[in-house]
Amino acid sequence: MSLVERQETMNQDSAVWDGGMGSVSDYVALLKPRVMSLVIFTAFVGLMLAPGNVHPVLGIVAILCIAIGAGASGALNMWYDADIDVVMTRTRKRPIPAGKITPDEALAFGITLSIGSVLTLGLLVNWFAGAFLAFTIAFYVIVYTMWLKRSTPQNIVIGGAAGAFPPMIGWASVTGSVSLESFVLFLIIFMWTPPHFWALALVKNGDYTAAKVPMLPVVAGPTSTRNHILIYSILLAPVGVAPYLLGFASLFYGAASATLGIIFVALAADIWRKREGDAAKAACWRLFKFSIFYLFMLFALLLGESLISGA
Ligand code: HEM
Ligand SMILES: CC(C)=CCC/C(C)=C/CC/C(C)=C/COP(=O)(O)OP(=O)(O)O
Repeated sequence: MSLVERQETMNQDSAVWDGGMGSVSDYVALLKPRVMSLVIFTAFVGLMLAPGNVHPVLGIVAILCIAIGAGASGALNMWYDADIDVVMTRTRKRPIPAGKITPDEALAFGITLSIGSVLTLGLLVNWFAGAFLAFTIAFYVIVYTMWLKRSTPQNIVIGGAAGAFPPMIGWASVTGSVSLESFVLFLIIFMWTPPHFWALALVKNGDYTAAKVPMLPVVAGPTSTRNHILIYSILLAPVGVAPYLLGFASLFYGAASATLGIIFVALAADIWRKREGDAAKAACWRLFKFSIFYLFMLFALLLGESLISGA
């Protein structure tokens, strides 16, 4: 089906649309605010860690642009995924499947905010950061959402790069370039994304099967997914310590990130061991929730150290 045909079908499918304009809270929901809050925080840490000084106003502009660009990509993701979001219990209350906002409105909103955030970042901060933001939005919307998500169980491994770029964009907003340090920040999120997501996908397996999305638990089964979660967690733990190993974080960060990494692996091993019933589900939820705490803590520690050393 061509994109135009798809769009027409989606508009007809929105027969449940209540006829009014979506409310402000519906538009805010289109930006996936809770997920994006951590994305924005990692971008902020990238900006704060970068060497050199950016004028505080430009720093705020950069973070706002990254936040709006990230939200816009969420809106475009919801526009494209409306047909599967309506099938999945976790997502069916989103503004498009719930009939609060039409696909056309979401598309226009997402495109407008994407263009606005990229141009503002490019014009006011620097064009390298602006182009990086445009690339990241395109990666999430076109490469992950439109292409990989529905075609391969490795969707989130490759597509996860989109969620890992924001600290590099924050860094680039200050320096106009990339560096080993900013690449390490990318690598932490890149290695973190698969266990973060597969822990949830193991529990929500039925949703993805119903929506015919080839997530790893659907295609390869729960045993293979548990193995994958454990392997990625074991790889993630040393990557989390890399800022210390490479000399841009203190021994305190090294010890804290190693401890958090060991807990991460222990929780992944717990998923690997507990395979049946409520205990298996509880183990998945524990790792999913801890994954968010883990990433937040690593970046918060890095931020704290940069503030102390800059004071
Ligand atoms: C391809 C990569 C990723 C996938 C497939 C993924 C998937 C998910 C899913 C399905 C949820 C469930 C809850 C919801 O829909 O709100 C979720 C929650 C969450 N994700 Fe991810 N995620 C990815 C990357 C990231 C990244 C890069 C971050 C931040 C750096 C992140 C942060 C969060 C947070 C904070 C939540 C909890 C939201 C809440 O409080 O409900 N995720 N993720
Ligand atoms: C600056 C910029 C553009 C940042 C983008 C950040 C980004 C790509 C975050 C990915 C986060 C995420 C929730 C993916 C969800 O996958 P999904 O869409 O398959 O989840 P769903 O089933 O909940 O819709």
